[in-house]
Amino acid sequence: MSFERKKILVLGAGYAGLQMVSNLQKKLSFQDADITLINKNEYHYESTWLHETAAGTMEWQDGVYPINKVIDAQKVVFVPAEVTAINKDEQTVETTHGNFDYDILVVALGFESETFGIDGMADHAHSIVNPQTAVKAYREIEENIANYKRSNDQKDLSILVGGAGFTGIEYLGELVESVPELCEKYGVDYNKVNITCVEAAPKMLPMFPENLVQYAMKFLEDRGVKFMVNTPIVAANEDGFIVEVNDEKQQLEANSVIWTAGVRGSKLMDETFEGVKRGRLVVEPDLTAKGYDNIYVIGDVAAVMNGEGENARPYPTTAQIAMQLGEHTAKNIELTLKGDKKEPFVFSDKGTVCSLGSNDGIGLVLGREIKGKKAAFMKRVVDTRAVFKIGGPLLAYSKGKMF
Ligand SMILES: Cc1cc2nc3c(=O)[nH]c(=O)nc-3n(C[C@H](O)[C@H](O)[C@H](O)COP(=O)(O)OP(=O)(O)OC[C@H]3O[C@@H](n4cnc5c(N)ncnc54)[C@H](O)[C@@H]3O)c2cc1C
Repeated sequence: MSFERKKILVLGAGYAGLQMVSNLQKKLSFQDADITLINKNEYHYESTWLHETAAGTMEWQDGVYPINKVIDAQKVVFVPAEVTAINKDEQTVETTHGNFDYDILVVALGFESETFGIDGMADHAHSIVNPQTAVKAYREIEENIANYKRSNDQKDLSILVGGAGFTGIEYLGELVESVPELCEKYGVDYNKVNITCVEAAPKMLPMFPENLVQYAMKFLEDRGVKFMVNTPIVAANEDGFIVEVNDEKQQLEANSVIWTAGVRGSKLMDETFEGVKRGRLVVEPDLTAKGYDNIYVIGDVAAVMNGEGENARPYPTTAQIAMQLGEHTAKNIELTLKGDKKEPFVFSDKGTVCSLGSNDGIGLVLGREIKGKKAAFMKRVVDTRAVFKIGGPLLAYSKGKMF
């Protein structure tokens, strides 16, 4: 390939950004482009495994790997830094490690916690959005259970989980595995523990058919989880959640409080683009920002529309689509550099698997329903595949969940 050497700047090394770089470095030679990747940490973390760290069933180090391990240093410069501003008209990016200019920009800055303005939630509940927050959430649970012998305070044995969405259910699945072990470690009777999940919507896990939802609920209820559905949380405070039941406010008490019910795209999106909703920008079919055909926006900061006109709805933001967006962007950048036309993105939905701890789960895979051990096995395949697709067989062997 021979063309003018362009500066390609990639922001964020999550599933979208790192998949994009991993593919692009295979397509281009050193002479073709000057690729720079900027990410807050020196490591990539598997966001889809964070609930395990937050429940104590996985050490945070097991869910991360150094970014340098997957990039080709001959072709890509990696800069560990925090992006602080994107100046799209000047074609520059400001970071804690200096400013960078670009010809082509890929924004893949991922998700943050969203508390929907619920009073006190950001201050009084833990969120699960990166390895640090996940470790903090687990430490709180462990410290409270350890403290019970001294305090004899039921609040130390009460855990409140806000949200029965995908993350909430996967988290509860891990908790019912780890909390009995913690109880044993600190000499506490597990029957005294209250794990309560509060959900505003009448139905959990809307992406799954009712029989699979019932299976997941029964699995968790059999292990001591209490569900309060149709119950909006109106505030969080030092005692737990305030919820609304039959138009009356009620205080739910707990010393361990975790919020799993909302994420949004990076706040930098609101500062950079117009028309951004909850940190997500509606992108063009080729994944660029409207009016800026040299800026790609991918992963959880993108609203990729499914359908056309009034019926168009954004696809849910997931690791699965983030990786496909990364692959597609690498392809479109290669086409652009060759002087060819970019192609529109088409999502290929492989299905969804929701784990219930390490040995159970529910899933819809290629249109087929699965549950139990089969789903747990499929989840390990999906998790390992994600590592393999970005880092290849050696990384999948050392970090994946199949070996
Ligand atoms: C507990 C949990 C379980 C999940 N389970 C699933 C699942 O089973 N299946 C599924 O498909 N999806 C799942 N998801 C959703 C999935 O994790 C996200 O959709 C996915 O991580 C989005 O990928 P991304 O690359 O856009 O962003 P991210 O993974 O958030 O990566 C963004 C990267 O950018 C970096 N960054 C952010 N801001 C800055 C900045 N200012 N400067 C520099 N770097 C920055 C971050 O450190 C990070 O490395 C789950 C999410 C959670 C929280």
